[in-house]
Amino acid sequence: MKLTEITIRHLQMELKSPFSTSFGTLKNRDFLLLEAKSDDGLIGWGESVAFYSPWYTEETMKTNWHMLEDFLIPLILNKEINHPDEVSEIFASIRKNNMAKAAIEGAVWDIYAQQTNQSLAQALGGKQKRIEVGVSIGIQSTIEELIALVDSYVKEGYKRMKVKIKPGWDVDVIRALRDEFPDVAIMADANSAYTLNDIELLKQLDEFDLMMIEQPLAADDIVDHGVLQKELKTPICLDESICSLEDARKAVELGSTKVINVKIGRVGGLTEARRIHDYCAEKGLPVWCGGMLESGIGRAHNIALTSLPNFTLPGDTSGSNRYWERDIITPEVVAVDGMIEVPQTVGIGYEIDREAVEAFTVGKKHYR
Ligand SMILES: O=C(O)CCC(=O)C1=CC=C[C@@H](O)[C@@H]1C(=O)O
Ligand SMILES: [Mg+2]
Repeated sequence: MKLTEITIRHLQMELKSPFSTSFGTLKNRDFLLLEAKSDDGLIGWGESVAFYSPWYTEETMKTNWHMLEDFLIPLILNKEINHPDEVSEIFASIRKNNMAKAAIEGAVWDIYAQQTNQSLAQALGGKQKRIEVGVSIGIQSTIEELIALVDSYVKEGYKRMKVKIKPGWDVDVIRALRDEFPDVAIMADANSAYTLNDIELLKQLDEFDLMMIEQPLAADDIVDHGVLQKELKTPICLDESICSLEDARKAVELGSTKVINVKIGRVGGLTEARRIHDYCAEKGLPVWCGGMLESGIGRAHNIALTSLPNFTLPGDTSGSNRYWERDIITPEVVAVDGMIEVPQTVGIGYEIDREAVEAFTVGKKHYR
């Protein structure tokens, strides 16, 4: 296939409720959608998960647009692509900028699935027909509010509760949750809010039988996490630190992580995400699919990826209705009792609601 046309859109969608982490609060989700057309007339969609501000990683919506327009699109337009795995080779001369790369690669995987008459999940080799999902819950104003939220998600059947922690909102919060929900699967995500000076505090979390603690230390660290893991019973899960298979290999060899949160955008696309999945399966480490407050298109890609066999822990891809009044796909993603059906129809398995896409578009540009 060849990509003959690409459209980039800046979408802005209001979150149903603001999302707070150790680094800030998000009310609106600004992101890029990429629509690619192939020489045989098929259309594939990709989503860049970069945020408006560089608080999760260094990439932003605008740096992604710059990378796409000035470097990535010129490299790929009208280039013969036999398989989506070749996209990362075409982009090999460009360092990092993984979320920008993943947006194009996702659209290529979508077109490839259509060309080969398979669902995206099947094209990736995924076999699971239903996937287990949990929720990621931001920092709340009070512990009571957090407990009420967790209670509602437990009642909806979500399979695990991930709660954000930061200094001052950690041990007491987790203790209160554990007291209230003795049998619920709970994990904590620190988004790099601690250092090795906090070892004694982090050790206190061992008491609460957490499934794991996600990214307690620096976003670019894989060494200190190994030091910390030796002191903790609770498994460490790396998120921000893992941007490639090589990062995963080094972290695993150093004993810095026992679980990996795989995010398609953070690692540069579905091909690299699958490689990390395969490597972890070989090493006996479970993986799960992280979320980036995606629209339905990113969500569909996450669901397809999660159908691979070593995604054995519930992911962050909960139903569309947790985030949006109206999503940009039909049907929307629905979680029933913490399970999502993996679409078996050709491509991503959801229709694009073009009217909704237009309604949320605040800027766009065509490339050919
Ligand atoms: O519900 C989701 O999509 C997951 C949200 C979530 O936990 C995260 C989204 C974006 C950045 C981070 O704060 C974070 C994470 O670290 O996993
Ligand atoms: Mg995280």
